[in-house]
Amino acid sequence: MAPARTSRGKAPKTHHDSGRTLKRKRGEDTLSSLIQRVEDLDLKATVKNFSDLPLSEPTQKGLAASHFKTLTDIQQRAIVHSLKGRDILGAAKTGSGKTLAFIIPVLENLYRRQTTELDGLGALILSPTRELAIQIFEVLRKVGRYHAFSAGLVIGGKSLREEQDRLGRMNILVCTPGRMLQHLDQTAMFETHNLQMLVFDEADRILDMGFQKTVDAIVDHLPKERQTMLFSATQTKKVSDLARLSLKEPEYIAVHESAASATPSTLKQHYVVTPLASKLDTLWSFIRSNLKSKTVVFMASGKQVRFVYESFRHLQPGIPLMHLHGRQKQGGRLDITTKFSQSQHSVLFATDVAARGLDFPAVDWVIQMDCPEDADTYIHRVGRTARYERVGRAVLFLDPSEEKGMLSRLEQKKVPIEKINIKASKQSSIKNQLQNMCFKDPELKYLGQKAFISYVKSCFVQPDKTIFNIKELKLEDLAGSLGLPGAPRIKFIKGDDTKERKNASWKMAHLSSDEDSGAEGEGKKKEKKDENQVRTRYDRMFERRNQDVLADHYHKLINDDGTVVAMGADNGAGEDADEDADFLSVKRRFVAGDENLGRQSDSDSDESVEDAKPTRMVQIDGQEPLVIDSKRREKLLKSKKKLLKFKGKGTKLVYDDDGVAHEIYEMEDEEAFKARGDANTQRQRFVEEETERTRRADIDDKALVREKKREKKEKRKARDRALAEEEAEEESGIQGLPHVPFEIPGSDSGSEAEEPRASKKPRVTFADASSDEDEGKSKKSKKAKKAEPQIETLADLEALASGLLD
Ligand SMILES: Nc1ncnc2c1ncn2[C@@H]1O[C@H](COP(=O)(O)OP(=O)(O)OP(=O)(O)O)[C@@H](O)[C@H]1O
Repeated sequence: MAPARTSRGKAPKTHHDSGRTLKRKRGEDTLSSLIQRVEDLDLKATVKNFSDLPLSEPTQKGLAASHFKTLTDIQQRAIVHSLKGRDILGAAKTGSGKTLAFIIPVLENLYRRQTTELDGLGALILSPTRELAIQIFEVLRKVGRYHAFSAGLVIGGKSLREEQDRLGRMNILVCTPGRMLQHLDQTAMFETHNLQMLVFDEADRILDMGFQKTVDAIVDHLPKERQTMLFSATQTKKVSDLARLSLKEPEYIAVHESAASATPSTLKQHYVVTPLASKLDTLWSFIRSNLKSKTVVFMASGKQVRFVYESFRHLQPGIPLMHLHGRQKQGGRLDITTKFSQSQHSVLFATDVAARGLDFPAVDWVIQMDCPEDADTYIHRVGRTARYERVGRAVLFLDPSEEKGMLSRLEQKKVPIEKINIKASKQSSIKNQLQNMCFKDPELKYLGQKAFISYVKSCFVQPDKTIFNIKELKLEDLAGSLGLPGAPRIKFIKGDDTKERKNASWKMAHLSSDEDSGAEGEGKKKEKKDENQVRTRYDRMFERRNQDVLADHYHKLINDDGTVVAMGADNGAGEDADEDADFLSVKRRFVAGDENLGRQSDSDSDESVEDAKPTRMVQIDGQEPLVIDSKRREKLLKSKKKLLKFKGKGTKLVYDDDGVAHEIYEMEDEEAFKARGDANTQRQRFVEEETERTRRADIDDKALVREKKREKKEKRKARDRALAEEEAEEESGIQGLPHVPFEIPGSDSGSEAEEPRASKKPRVTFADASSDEDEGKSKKSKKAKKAEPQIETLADLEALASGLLD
């Protein structure tokens, strides 16, 4: 029954209402005491348990429900500073709990500022890879499940529009830099003026060359007054980097700087010297003798990952194989990371997309089949094992030419590594099997060629030439070990023999006209020089350049990464195109009345004159005459729709004040044009002026939209405040009680939490369906739990991210 109205038209105070006021008052007291406790926090204090930190109740509950009790070293050192709002540069070994070291302060600082959905973005967490962003988001969901913030994951892979609609109402975003910048540039409703915290996970990677421009542009969009935190296992200290981010007197927390090693003490690290040509054999032998392990194998490129995965799958080692690289679709990548995380015994072949931050549980071995580009990458790769006090082992494969350079780099970075040898009895060769497979399966051979090229390319572009010396690598042997009949030719390797090689193909063409021109690089040349060598039909097959069956795959590979890689077979593709040109001979049309053409046809080929059918021409609206020389063209005349194609487009005219029609662009007087200066300068000036005009218009548009949005928000807030004040006035006669814009979960007194938010939509918190600890505590949380979907795929996760608001 609705309560009766008082003479002032307001509902009388009920017992229930005063309960709510009391609850709100308690909430305020708790908040101010929390703020006070943070202020009083001693920066030098060593806090052991989370329960001893001045953290809000929702965070404490989230931590307890996720079974986090004691702080790790980096958490002890970083959290106290960051709670007090200081900028942080945090470096700690892999697997030492850096994620929580920034997630807790993010939640707490927004909580103490009473951030609500209406405040928009409060914290931005940047991650270099999508996988890592997803993982961070998962931790945020787990620990923040009792908070009332809205949080989202922005990593691309779905339509910008869909994301745009929800972005404006997110308090915390976990994102990859590229996608974030796209939104900052293009989403007018997305405001950042309230941003309080900016976090970089794997900071050194985000700040390096690859992301530099994107990060600078993102930072330009953000308010200067904010808290910035950088975390990584290998941290940048470059003053220039810190200046770019406008860090203010950051607290540098390097947990492992004083330690004897930069890697976890529970990690055993070894290296084996194995020539390039034996790497695959060594890897195969390793996998065969560790069937009851969980292993990550790092390679230099996605193409190698694909080749090794496909070929090893054919060979059936007796353990599940998976592969992960940047070219896979987002959904597929997430499936693989989930599958690998859940598996007990398996091997994951991966590129460096998996090197940083990923927290796969219980990995026994990390194998680096290809030498990492530097010691930092080495540290991140091996960090996928021996995480959070667990043991783990790592093996690095080095070519003899890489040994000296790499070992000295590792020593400089305090990485303890020991040499081991492979037992001869355990080593087996798969070279013949690979050769057979490549022979039978041209697609695999093609993948092998691509893998070869991408590997050599990756060595070629490495800046550290003390480790990567391409001239020292035995490329012919490497090709053989992949099952290839010869080393694909790589144009970018410019050596002394470039001229010779160029001439060689010419010479060969003159020497042997019977052979096809499918020599696959050096290997072929050698063979051809050796006239006496017996050559089998297989040899010939491998030498053939134009294997049709490859064409399909070739196109897939080209589309796959958008680049055409120089190699023998590529030349073949080029030749295919030429051959195609012969197939597609153009039938010349003999048009009645076109004497020139007729004469030409006469002289060129008699056949074409004989073959010519009677033709006629149709003129359509001043267009080129349409030649009707076949039944199909005859038919075309009957279809107005089809004829439209030949009609051309209409011309737009503008009328001046005197009613005279003009074309939109009319040629001006040449003299006047010249008088204004050089054409190039004029063009440049025009482009600059237009760019500037568009830029200004864009800024104005965005500012206008933002202003409108802000006004709307302010109105909503004011309405809210008035409502709260009215309520308070009714209840206690005290005017102007401060509005508490968030739920304080766990504040006792009764089952019904206050609903202070302006939004009509119910706020869904981070509540986690998997948590059963609090079952039965409150009806509300039960409802939230019921509504929560099962998280299995990225789509589920993203649906949930949007669900936080809907
Ligand atoms: N206080 C803690 N108590 C127990 N486990 C923890 C604690 N903090 C973190 N962990 C666990 O330790 C593991 C590693 O944590 P996290 O992924 O944050 O490491 P990291 O330092 O970020 O590693 P990387 O440098 O590889 O990114 C995770 O499984 C996490 O759940």
